[in-house]
Amino acid sequence: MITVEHLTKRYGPHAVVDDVSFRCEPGTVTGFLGPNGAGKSTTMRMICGLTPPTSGGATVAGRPYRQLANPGREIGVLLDASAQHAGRTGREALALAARTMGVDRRQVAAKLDLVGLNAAAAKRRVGAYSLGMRQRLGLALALLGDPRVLILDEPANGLDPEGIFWMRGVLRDFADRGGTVLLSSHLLREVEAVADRLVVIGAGRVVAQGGKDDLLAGTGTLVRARDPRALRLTLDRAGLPATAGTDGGLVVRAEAEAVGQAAADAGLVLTELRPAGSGGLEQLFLTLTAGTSTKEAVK
Ligand SMILES: Nc1ncnc2c1ncn2[C@@H]1O[C@H](COP(=O)(O)OP(=O)(O)OP(=O)(O)O)[C@@H](O)[C@H]1O
Repeated sequence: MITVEHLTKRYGPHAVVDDVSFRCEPGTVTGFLGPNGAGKSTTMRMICGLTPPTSGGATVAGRPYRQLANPGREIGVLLDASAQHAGRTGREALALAARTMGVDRRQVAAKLDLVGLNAAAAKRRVGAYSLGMRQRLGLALALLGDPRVLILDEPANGLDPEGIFWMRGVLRDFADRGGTVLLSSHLLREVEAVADRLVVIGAGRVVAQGGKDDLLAGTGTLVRARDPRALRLTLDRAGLPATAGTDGGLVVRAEAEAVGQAAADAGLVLTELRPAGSGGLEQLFLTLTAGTSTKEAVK
């Protein structure tokens, strides 16, 4: 179980994480989504005690991370696959972590095997690893203490398609055995395939959270008209702001009836009117985070 309550982080006057609250339950994979700079990594770092919050707090298995006596036994963390000591071999990195955590040394070979790093790879220095190999090693380290909770920041980054498919199986299996997973990723199809719940943030604030199926079912209405400009004007005037859909239509956060009525009142001919949820997670993401994308250059 992960509990995040009113977590806030300010750098100067700027709140990069702003009053964020959510829970991740045992037996579930929670997808943590947001545009670049939305505050996902900062939130995860605060949960793991690496960045002190300005206010609010987080617990893992009922306690703040820093109060866990042997954190690696409770929570497996993969925040930056490249943070490993480049001069150690993969096996050495795991052996050292096993000693620190008091884990049986035989687990080193077991976890190397689990993440698909063969004997030759395990003997190579981490500095010579590809990003995908580092991710596999990072996951082996996260799983080494057989924790009940996993926090993973972009774990599929750098993995090949087979690796992404494999990672999905590992995470699903972990959750199905009662584990709790918090997973950030920009690979929306992957998140859609593996997550049970979603937390979406934009500009540091939660813009939506809940069951994946519920969120996908309630993403508003996709509408298309013979005269798209007139449709947008009409929707604006009716107080139904629309965002551009991926397929050229407009997505409106309102019921189909309200959208249809506004169009009818303006005498517009609609060519499509349907729930936007069928556009999948990508459409949901674009709708929810429209206007919150962070442009680093203007900060
Ligand atoms: N130490 C810091 N000092 C100042 N600003 C910071 C610091 N760490 C992060 N930020 C800012 O906080 C914001 C959120 O960053 P964060 O890395 O949490 O976003 P993210 O959602 O993980 O983005 P991405 O998807 O690009 O990884 C960014 O604007 C970033 O520049």
